[in-house]
Amino acid sequence: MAQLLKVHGSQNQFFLLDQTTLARPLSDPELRALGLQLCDPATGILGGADGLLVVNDSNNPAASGQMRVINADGSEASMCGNGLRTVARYLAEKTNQTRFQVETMKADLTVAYHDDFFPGVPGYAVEISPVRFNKEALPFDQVGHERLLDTLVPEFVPGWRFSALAVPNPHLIAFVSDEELAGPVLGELGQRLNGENPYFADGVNVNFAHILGPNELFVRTYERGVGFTNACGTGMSATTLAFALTHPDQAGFETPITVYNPGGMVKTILHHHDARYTIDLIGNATFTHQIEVHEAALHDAQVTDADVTVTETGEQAAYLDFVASLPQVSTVKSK
Ligand SMILES: N[C@H](CCC[C@H](N)C(=O)O)C(=O)O
Repeated sequence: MAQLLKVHGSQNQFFLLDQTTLARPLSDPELRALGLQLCDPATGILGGADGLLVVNDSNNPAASGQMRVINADGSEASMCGNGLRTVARYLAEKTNQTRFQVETMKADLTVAYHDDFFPGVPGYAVEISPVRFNKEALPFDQVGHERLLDTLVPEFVPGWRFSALAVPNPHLIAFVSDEELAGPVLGELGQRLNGENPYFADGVNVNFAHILGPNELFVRTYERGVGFTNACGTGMSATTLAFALTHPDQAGFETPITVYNPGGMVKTILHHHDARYTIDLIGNATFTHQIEVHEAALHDAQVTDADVTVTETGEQAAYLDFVASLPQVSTVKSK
């Protein structure tokens, strides 16, 4: 039998598969097919998920493991901030380490155990980098700018300003009112820029942020390859950097920035050293279910209720107590 975990960061939910426990790792087409089947609420177990996190041995001796990210639509992403916190916890407990590196598509990233975010809610901190702004990194085109930083882009929404950052996955960010945050524009723009469009050839994660006060935001995200999620770790991270760069009177570096989201809350700390930006993303790493499954069902992308033995960890109750402890800061509700 093989094991899967159901996990979340800010209720951005994933299945986690440690391929080092398999007799034979899945091929890339099998991983994509499994991601599609498992994540779809219509075909997956436990209501599906936003993505599949795949843990492998690392190719780099400096890293304790490798994380790959398969979106719900089967596409592979270069990074996942909420997911990396759960992979960090998984590898920390597996290798008995509190600070180490995880190999991701574009970089080995430092991850570290963090005090509980709330009683019964394990906390982890992960490095989000590399950060790039140029249009080649995202890539976006047809809007006549080399980079977008609080830039008017009528092609997206007339009269609105946008910022674009790759961390390294691509994010488009707008600072909006609470009404606009809860309104239809985010979904419309997210669908438009992730379908056939002349602007973002590879799609883009779209983040709307409402400024609550100094170093305090509410962020809602329409994710590339998924749609609306309760939270997007790289999106919240990119948004806090755009916040500090475009509203320097309200947000700064080397100080915690609190980011509320429909699934809960995380904190980020921005760094700028040697002309490089890095972002620490700090938040929960919750494991909700342990799943025993026949390895063949993974290879066949046929994981059904009949094939699995599911054990609840009991951690979700503590996480919901954490959410209940948060101030009600927006009209946007979790999905
Ligand atoms: N949908 C993203 C990948 C998942 C990122 C998100 N779940 C996070 O926590 O960063 C993309 O295609 O770039």
